[in-house]
Amino acid sequence: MQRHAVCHAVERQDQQDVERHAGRGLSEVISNSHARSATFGLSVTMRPDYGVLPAADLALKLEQNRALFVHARPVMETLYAQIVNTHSMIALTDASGLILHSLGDDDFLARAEKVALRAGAVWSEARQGTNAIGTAIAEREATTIHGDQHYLRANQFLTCSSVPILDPLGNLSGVLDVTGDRRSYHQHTMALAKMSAQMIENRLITSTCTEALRIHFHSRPEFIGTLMEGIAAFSLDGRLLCANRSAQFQLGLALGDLRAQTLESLFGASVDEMIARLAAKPLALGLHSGVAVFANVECPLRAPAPSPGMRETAASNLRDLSTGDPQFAAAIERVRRVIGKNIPVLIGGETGTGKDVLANAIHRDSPRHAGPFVAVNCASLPETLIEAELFGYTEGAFTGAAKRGAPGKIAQANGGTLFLDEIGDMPFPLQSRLLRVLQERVVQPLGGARPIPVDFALVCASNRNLRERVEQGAFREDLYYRINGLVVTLPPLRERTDLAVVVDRILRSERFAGRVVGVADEVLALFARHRWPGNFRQLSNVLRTASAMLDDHESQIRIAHLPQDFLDEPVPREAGAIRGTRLDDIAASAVAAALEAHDGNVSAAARALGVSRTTVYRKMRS
Ligand SMILES: Nc1ncnc2c1ncn2[C@@H]1O[C@H](COP(=O)(O)OP(=O)(O)OP(=O)(O)O)[C@@H](O)[C@H]1O
Repeated sequence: MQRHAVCHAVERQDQQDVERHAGRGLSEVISNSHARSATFGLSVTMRPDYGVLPAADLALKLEQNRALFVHARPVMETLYAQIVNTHSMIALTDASGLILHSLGDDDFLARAEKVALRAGAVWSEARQGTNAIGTAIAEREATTIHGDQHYLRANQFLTCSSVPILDPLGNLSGVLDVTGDRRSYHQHTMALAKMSAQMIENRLITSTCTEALRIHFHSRPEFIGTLMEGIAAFSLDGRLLCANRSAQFQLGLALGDLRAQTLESLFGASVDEMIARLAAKPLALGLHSGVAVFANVECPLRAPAPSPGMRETAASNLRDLSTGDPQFAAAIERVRRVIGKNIPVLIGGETGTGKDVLANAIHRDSPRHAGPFVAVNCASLPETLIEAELFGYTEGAFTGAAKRGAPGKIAQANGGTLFLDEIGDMPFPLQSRLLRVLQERVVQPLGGARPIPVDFALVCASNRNLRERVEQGAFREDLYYRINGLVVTLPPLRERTDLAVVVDRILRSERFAGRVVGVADEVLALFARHRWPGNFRQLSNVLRTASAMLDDHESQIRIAHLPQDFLDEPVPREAGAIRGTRLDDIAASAVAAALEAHDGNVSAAARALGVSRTTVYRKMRS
């Protein structure tokens, strides 16, 4: 009896909280959503659909929502730090309500797991009835759904606050959700979720409009650089590309109306005038409404060129590189553990497996990331040049030397990372000089100048077996032990289980056809059986050439688009021969072999082939 009364008191309190914080019109939102839930054929007492997407399909979805995921994850971690130990969790979904990523308190995650509130589950209204994620998507509004406002009884122990995340064009990109036990409802949760969603949107804008002229503005200069700042991006001919929520508010126009405006009509200055004043920070400007604002103007295309010695780096960090292959993910995890600990990393792997890309990512994630990344390919330089290139030389050190001498790559890497690619090809006499640099941390330029102290992180790569080179007497054993603090070997493409994700990512990032295209299932099946001697480099080339073969109206690469030399090359991956020569036969054969190798387990076979389960089922039926 007493327990009953307590429960009622909690529920009353819950209800009051919700009414107080969710604002007017809530009952209408809920009743509309309940009506929709009923039309989806759901009933209050039914057991919800707890199915989750298989890991390979989820990895593909993550890849498709990569920008959202990459920018949301750090924000989610910051948000989590605010709500830790409140029996709650944070979830990020795509525009359909599919949970891409979640994090939270262990105790609550365990309870949430029971109602499939976890990555791979879909929380649309159609699947779960009224719930904050699904209802926020349906209403395109920040939504709190509390306790028994959930349509399904199974979900009524939850309180959820969800905020839609819009992409720079104003389209729904996903939802950020904070869910907890309904007894732990807190009035600040929605405010925190809204701020976090805004942070993600701002990050999406700044990362998308990298080549645009961007204006960060506010009527109070101290608010520039904070969440309150307006961000508006313009093409270099002055057209508005996108504007964040604060910019829309300050400019007094919705995104659709802003698109008809130009830099000049909104800020009273042309692109050239803005660029001429790039250095003024903050810059005083007048809005079209007459309101005075302060602005920081950025125009990366007009920014100074990077300093020499600093190589162009691929814009990836370690997290970005991992796309679902367990072997590769394990290698990345091991690398992550030694980063910043003065342990040299030696990357092995066949040509084109991404050793250079990984070395770049290691640098980007290291505490020395603000320093230079200096790469030297030991195989591409003649022995006579590599010594000068690496160690530097003084004025007049040898005939033909530049008048003033040069510092050398090792000295240039000071404070950053030195990447010695193809180290197995380093000429033997130079190996002992390199060893001395690594031991003594000073470099002596040719020509006898004073030794220069150097401090850098060392990453080496080789596609040769260095152990064998040591045994053959071609590589110094002492140097070998000096450089192999951590050895990671990148898997060849033919062994990777995330081929579909990799292909999707390349097509999205490269836009070879001038737009994003896809790959037909039979092509993926063929890819899955290919040996890929050139690994990523070869895959990129094949996709580039195939994309060029597409007609304007075609959006999928089919076998007919693949380059002939690639089709001539196929070597079956597994021992089992391909049965038949028709493409369908080849695909069916690949599926049959994968099923056989995985004891008929469709999910495992789909993962191995890098295709969806549906594809495997289709091929089984055909
Ligand atoms: N994960 C990846 N996804 C897509 N493309 C990639 C990936 N990793 C590498 N690449 C691309 O593949 C090509 C080869 O990569 P990289 O130069 O890093 O390989 P490598 O192992 O160093 O090759 P090599 O031994 O021949 O020097 C590059 O164009 C790179 O951008």
